Amino acid sequence: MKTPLALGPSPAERLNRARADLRMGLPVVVSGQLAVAVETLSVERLAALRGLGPLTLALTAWRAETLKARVYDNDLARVVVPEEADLGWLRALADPAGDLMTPMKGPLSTRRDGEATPARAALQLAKSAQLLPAALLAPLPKTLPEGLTHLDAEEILRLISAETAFAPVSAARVPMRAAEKGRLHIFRPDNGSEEHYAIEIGSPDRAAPVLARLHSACFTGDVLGSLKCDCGPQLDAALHQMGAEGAGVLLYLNQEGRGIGLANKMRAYALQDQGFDTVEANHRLGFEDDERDFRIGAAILKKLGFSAVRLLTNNPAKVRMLQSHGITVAERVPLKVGKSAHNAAYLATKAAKSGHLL
Ligand SMILES: Nc1nc2c(ncn2[C@@H]2O[C@H](COP(=O)(O)OP(=O)(O)OP(=O)(O)O)[C@@H](O)[C@H]2O)c(=O)[nH]1
Ligand SMILES: [Zn+2]
Repeated sequence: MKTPLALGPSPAERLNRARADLRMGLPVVVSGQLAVAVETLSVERLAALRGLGPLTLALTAWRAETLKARVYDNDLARVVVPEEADLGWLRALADPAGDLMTPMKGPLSTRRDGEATPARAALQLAKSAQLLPAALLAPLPKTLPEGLTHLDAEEILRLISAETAFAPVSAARVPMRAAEKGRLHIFRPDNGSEEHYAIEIGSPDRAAPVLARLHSACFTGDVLGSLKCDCGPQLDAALHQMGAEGAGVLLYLNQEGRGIGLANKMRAYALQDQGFDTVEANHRLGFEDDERDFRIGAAILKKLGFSAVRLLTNNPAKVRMLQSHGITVAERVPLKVGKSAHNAAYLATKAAKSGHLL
């Protein structure tokens, strides 16, 4: 018997809707609680949530550490929201921009009773929507408004950590200054998240290790020519080297700001202007220093028919990740270009804290 066509949204489709809901400031139902992202919460919605009962603010352990809030749930803290707390109070806890101006936000009391899983799922959802990792949780009203997205907390965690499958969408010839024989391929994920690109140069032999680069999007470096990082010159040099050798593949992965998105990266830059380094800035925002999903590169290389690479990188984590996901790294080819007075400290921090090879 044939299974009837499922017209309703699958869990993965509901997860993707939930991301859009949070970005609009709409609550989602997570395992019997309402969850909203603090970043997009309005005064009106907060007032409506207040009437429902006690509110809990979920923050990551990194953010909690800066705020000196006790962490009882390993990777996160559930802060009790006082009766009199307004939107300004919530925002100040979510966003480190004003930490140095107004350092005392506490004392904060955190919960150790009850279940942390819905809070953890709400935080992962906010991160995957590229919002600040801060979520407000409230009890469900007696009558739920129609149209809210419902998800199970365990399901959110499972889906977000699951490996994404990609399908080729379209491809065409794009001659470039660096390499005339270029072809751009677009890959679309099966779960409604970001598309990623592959630039194939020449006709690389699938049976031999291909000269390859996994480049993470950097609007400031790639497009604006920002001197704060080395991304623009790395992109250019990689394409030129592939052009000169006559073959190669560059994956352009839309994981801006090491996966935190451009808005959060600019928050991190603002913190760097206050004196924090690139890793500290991510932590103060509540993120890991690197939030990229390194499995994506391996999946797309395989789709293109490659199983072995000569990888242009200074980042040993990229080499390890490809190896552990079925791609042989026959050689690591260093890519040292674009050092400037503006990015010397940034590159030194990556070497000291993230294991990059100078
Ligand atoms: N969060 C954050 N992201 C940054 C900052 N500076 C650059 N980035 C991002 O860092 C990423 C750099 O990517 P890549 O150059 O591919 O990777 P890498 O880990 O430096 O490794 P290799 O360049 O291969 O040696 C891009 O997504 C940039 O947008 C920063 O200060 N904070
Ligand atoms: Zn950059």
